Amino acid sequence: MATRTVSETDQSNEQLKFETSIDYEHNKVSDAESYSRRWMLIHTDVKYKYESYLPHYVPGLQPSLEEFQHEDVGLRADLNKTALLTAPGSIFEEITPAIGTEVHGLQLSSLTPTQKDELALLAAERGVVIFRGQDFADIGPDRQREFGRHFGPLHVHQHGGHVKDYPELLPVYRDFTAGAVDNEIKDNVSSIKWHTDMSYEINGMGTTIFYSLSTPESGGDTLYLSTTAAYNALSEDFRERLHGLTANHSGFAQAKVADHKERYIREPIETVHPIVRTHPVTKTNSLYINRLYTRKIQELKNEESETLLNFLYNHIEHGQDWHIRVHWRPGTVVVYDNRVTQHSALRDFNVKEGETKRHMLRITPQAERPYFDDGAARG
Ligand SMILES: O=C(O)CCC(=O)C(=O)O
Ligand SMILES: [Fe+2]
Repeated sequence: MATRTVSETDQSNEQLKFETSIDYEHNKVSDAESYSRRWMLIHTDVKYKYESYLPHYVPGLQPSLEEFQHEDVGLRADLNKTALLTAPGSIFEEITPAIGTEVHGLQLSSLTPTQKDELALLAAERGVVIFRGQDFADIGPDRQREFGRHFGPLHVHQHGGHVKDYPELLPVYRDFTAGAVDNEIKDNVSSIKWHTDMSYEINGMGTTIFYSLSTPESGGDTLYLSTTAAYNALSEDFRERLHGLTANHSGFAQAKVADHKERYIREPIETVHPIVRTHPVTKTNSLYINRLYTRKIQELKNEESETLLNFLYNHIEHGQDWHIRVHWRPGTVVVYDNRVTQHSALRDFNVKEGETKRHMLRITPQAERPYFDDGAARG
């Protein structure tokens, strides 16, 4: 719907009007089409409600991230998660046994610190928790950032745009100008890019918040999978063989895609992590390699590493038993634990000039440096 994401009342955004009419001029359309587009511009080109959340870029380099000790807030949670699960009016529904819980009747913005601790535990256990009907998108960037900070120090992307004055708030944005198919996927048969966020960093990413500001009429879902369930599906002998192996994860290819040096805020890095990692709260193991950032198993020769990694990628990505798909609606917020999941955007939506925006926001608390606990594996 053309008017779903714009405020009808605020006509003050001259800048946006100017930019849109420049695009229109460049497109050299027929008179009839031009008339209908002009009509559309008049009726839709008012200030976009979430304009202040559009990507903002700051030039210049910042120092590298330093490793830090992380104590997960999920460790403080009551194992029964009573405060969260018995909150008045709330409904929690499992999507599949392996992954995903959908929640209705509860506002994230009103959770107590105890309930947030329990949410961290729930996300660790279920991988993905989907909250519907949230006011979260409208509580303002200060409260959004504060919410994220409960779970850990917030990550700032190595080169991604951010909300102006809020480097910890990462917009994921596509419209007619930005394009539905970007450089990253233009030569691929599909838009699928399974990954764990920024697995090349030293400390891993933890209880992550991802929410919609503006959604396409159809498509633009996000796929999620459980790397814990994928690990558990392997035979015991095979799992044992993986224990203790490590692989390097690289941020260089991602940095290249951005190809605008002035956007960089940090130099890309490469880090070695265990390929099976233990979750500090649940003590469960999960596979920690992903096609986007993992490069080579350090203890193996090239061909051996390639064969094993390809087997594991295919196993993780094709086992529908541990996959779900989240359809975004206005008011949807997903809380997912990056330690036990992978996800992929779907860029399948049609982008109509002046109409479609897919505008998401991510807040990414960092967690512990990934580790493997052999004791936990045997237990
Ligand atoms: O747009 C999406 O659905 C996911 C984007 C994503 O993977 C990310 O922001 O890390
Ligand atoms: Fe991601």
